[in-house]
Amino acid sequence: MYNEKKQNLLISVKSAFEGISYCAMHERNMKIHIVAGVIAGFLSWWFSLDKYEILILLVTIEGVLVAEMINTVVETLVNMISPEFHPLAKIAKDVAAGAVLISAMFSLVVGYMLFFLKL
Ligand SMILES: Nc1ncnc2c1ncn2[C@@H]1O[C@H](COP(=O)(O)OP(=O)(O)OP(=O)(O)O)[C@@H](O)[C@H]1O
Repeated sequence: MYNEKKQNLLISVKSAFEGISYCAMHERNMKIHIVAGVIAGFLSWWFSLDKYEILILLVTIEGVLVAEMINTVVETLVNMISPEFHPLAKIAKDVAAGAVLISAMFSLVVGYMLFFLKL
């Protein structure tokens, strides 16, 4: 019983990594977000950000990546359920894309405040 649970947990973690890897390999925007995150990480070292600034940066990067992944979930489900045009499918996809846009715009503000204002 215990071993079965442990195996289920391992399978769940493996599936989660497959989901992350799918997004990173197939979603163009996800690749852009990852590159931006790596650049922000390098800049945080370059500008010697303090602990709290790094924390804000990490939360911001995490927000953008998670928003992009949820957008991929919505797109995939809509494509499966409603491959033909449907007004509700449009709302679902547009709202999910809007969530990514909001998180990306806020990340630009965070980047501006953490890096540009220090120049
Ligand atoms: N089945 C559908 N019914 C109605 N509108 C749709 C449908 N599929 C896509 N759309 C509209 O087209 C837009 C673009 O959809 P698409 O599936 O190409 O997503 P995308 O934003 O290009 O995805 P990606 O993030 O991969 O670039 C959606 O935001 C939505 O407005």
